[in-house]
Amino acid sequence: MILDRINDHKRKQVAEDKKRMPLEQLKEMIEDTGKRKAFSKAIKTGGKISIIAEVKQASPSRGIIKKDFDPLDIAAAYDKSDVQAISVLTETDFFLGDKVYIPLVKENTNKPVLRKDFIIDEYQVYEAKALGADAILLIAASLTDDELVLLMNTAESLGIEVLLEVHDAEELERALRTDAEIIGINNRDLKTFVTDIKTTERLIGMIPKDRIVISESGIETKEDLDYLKGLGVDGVLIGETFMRADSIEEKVKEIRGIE
Ligand SMILES: O=C(O)c1ccccc1NCC(=O)[C@H](O)[C@H](O)COP(=O)(O)O
Repeated sequence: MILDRINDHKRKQVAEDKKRMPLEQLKEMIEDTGKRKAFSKAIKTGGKISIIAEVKQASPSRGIIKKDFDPLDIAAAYDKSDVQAISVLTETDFFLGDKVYIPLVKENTNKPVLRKDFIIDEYQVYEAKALGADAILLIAASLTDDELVLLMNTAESLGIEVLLEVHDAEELERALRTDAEIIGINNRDLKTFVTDIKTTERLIGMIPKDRIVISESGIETKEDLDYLKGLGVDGVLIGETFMRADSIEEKVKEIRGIE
């Protein structure tokens, strides 16, 4: 499966990164901004559905999505739009992301930033903090229960929030045994790459109301947003739809149903 390939590659990369910059040295680069919970505060609107808008150049399922990719322009467009947070892909080889996009994006917006990567090692959580991320993605399918707890505790100790992603009922049960406040239901089948937003409908009933629910992947239209809001999701994570738009600002308005 693609996730195994990406994670194997990631393990090698992290081993190289640790040689280049040992954890102790990385820790010295971390500044405590004192800022806590910026991500969950931003996406818990108490009313309208929130949007986490993604900076995504390419993907394993689509190849290059955006040819004239400029993370600064994208961040500026998201900053002006009615989106509540920004997800930045930092995975280099399958998504053409880059770690430096996080500080670049943060220079162009005060909106909270999620580090979207394949996090399998504590080192990457410290790295996310050093880069200035407000939150990280953890993928239940990539981690054992013990690993999940370890990475969540590390994130909490650094004041970073976690979006814990699941794809099916079994992963969701595992996620609900943790105290993850933000649960992401990914609508993409990682074996076939097919997205089906009904995945959110199938799983959301299992999630207690005190958790924040984000529906991820394959969201394209105002109708999709209305349908997901009707299911009770708090927010959506959208990448490709914005990356393919001629104007991100207009696309956000269209999806929001604003004339
Ligand atoms: O996007 C992919 O092809 C992909 C393949 C394998 C693992 C993860 C993948 N995507 C990561 C994401 O979850 C999406 O970037 C995110 O949910 C936004 O999805 P979309 O709006 O469909 O770009």
